[in-house]
Amino acid sequence: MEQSPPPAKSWSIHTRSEIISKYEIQGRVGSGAYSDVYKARRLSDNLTVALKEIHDYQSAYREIEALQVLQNCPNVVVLHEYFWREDEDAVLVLEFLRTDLDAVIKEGKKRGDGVGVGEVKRWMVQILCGVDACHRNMIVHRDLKPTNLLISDDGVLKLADFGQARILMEPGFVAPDENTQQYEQNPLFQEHTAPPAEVVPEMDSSSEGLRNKRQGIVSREESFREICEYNIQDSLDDIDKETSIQDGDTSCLATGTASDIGDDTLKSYCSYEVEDAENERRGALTSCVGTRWFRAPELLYGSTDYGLEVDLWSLGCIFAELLTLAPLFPGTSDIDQISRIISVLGNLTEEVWPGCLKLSDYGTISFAKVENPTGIEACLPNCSPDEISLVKKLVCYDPAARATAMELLHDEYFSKQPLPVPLSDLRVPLTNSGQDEDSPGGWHGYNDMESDSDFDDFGPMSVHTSSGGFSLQFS
Ligand SMILES: Nc1ncnc2c1ncn2[C@@H]1O[C@H](COP(=O)(O)OP(=O)(O)OP(=O)(O)O)[C@@H](O)[C@H]1O
Repeated sequence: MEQSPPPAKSWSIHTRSEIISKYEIQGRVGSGAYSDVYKARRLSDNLTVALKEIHDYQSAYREIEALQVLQNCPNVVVLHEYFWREDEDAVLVLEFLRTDLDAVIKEGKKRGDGVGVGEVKRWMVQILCGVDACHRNMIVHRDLKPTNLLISDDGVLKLADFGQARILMEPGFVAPDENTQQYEQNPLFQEHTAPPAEVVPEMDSSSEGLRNKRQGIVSREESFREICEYNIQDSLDDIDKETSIQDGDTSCLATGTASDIGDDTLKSYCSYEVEDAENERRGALTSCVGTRWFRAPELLYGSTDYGLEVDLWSLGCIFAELLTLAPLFPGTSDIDQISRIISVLGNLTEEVWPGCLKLSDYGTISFAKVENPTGIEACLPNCSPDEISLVKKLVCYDPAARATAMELLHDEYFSKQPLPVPLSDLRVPLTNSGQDEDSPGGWHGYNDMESDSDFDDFGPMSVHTSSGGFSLQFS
């Protein structure tokens, strides 16, 4: 029997009556791999909001799920409501945040005087509070980077873009941590633990797709329960394969089998949803997440049973960038990414990371021995021993050895002079890191330097075939 074509998707927020009856859309402010983001005015009270139109089911599902759990965290972007209709893109109504940490770094560089130590500490404390909230709820963000750390006009930094987030346990689970109370009472952190007025959730979403075409206002709890109960299998069938990421931004290491060698061997790409869907069915995770420069070694080596620690590696890269105003590991391909890490930390061996031999791509790629790794110190010139020590606690091979966000919040670095400055002393850039309506998609420096192949611009290599697959040797 001939199959009827799938229903056409709207792709345009401007045609959605349920949205334009409540919001005046003022223009596009950004776009990402899966989304377009618009600035809008809520007609009922003139509040400026961001409308994030997400073109990918799974990404929307994850973002809504994670943001609902984290709704009361002052360092996570506020989700006011969302619109979910079958065969339409999801639209999230988020608090509008004009700038981000990438702009802070760029502006510090442009001014020439960098970012002051007290400012660096205040930004870091806010990031750590946001990440700690995620991790206490067993949410792994999986795409932490400066452009996903948005900043309000009054200097409050908020984690955003939860499209790749996963909840690793039951939602609502809060890790018992006796330190929590202590940290919430610590005057050092109090400035940003008081929820801003806007945090009051207003979850009047019309979530039609999730409620079988019934329309109406649903409570937070109800909508969350429904979104959790929605059959993931059905959802995966709905995924629009057209939107699979195939750019270098999320490209993964080629996991080799001998048959790959013939045609497209060295053209590494990853159909994110397909791999992810498969992994989800098996209860495993995909290694194809995050932006390469911030991606943890376990992901680069193809792990599918990683944990919250992948965010901690990203944090270390972000902190290093905040301190030096330059990316720590700006890899041009996944192989180049690993190569840069190895040149700093040395080769990946059982000695530095017991269990690394089990990583699925460990035997696939081998590197010549690096006799004299430079060490993190070399990447952090002009940084204090405390700053170097902080980065080292995060940027280390063994995920189990990385310090948690909570541990870092108690690091003496933050209680030493100069103390974190108050929010009002932070220099908040007037713009975001470059994107506007006229240059959609153009402000992610990270996306610009990607290549189709993981092996472009890379030195000599040799391919060895065996019955089990192939391995690549780089020199
Ligand atoms: N709440 C917000 N307020 C203002 N601008 C926002 C907001 N959320 C997102 N943006 C803008 O839209 C851009 C794209 O948003 P976002 O990163 O969330 O989308 P994405 O499709 O998940 O992106 P990526 O490709 O980085 O994963 C951001 O870089 C930012 O410029």
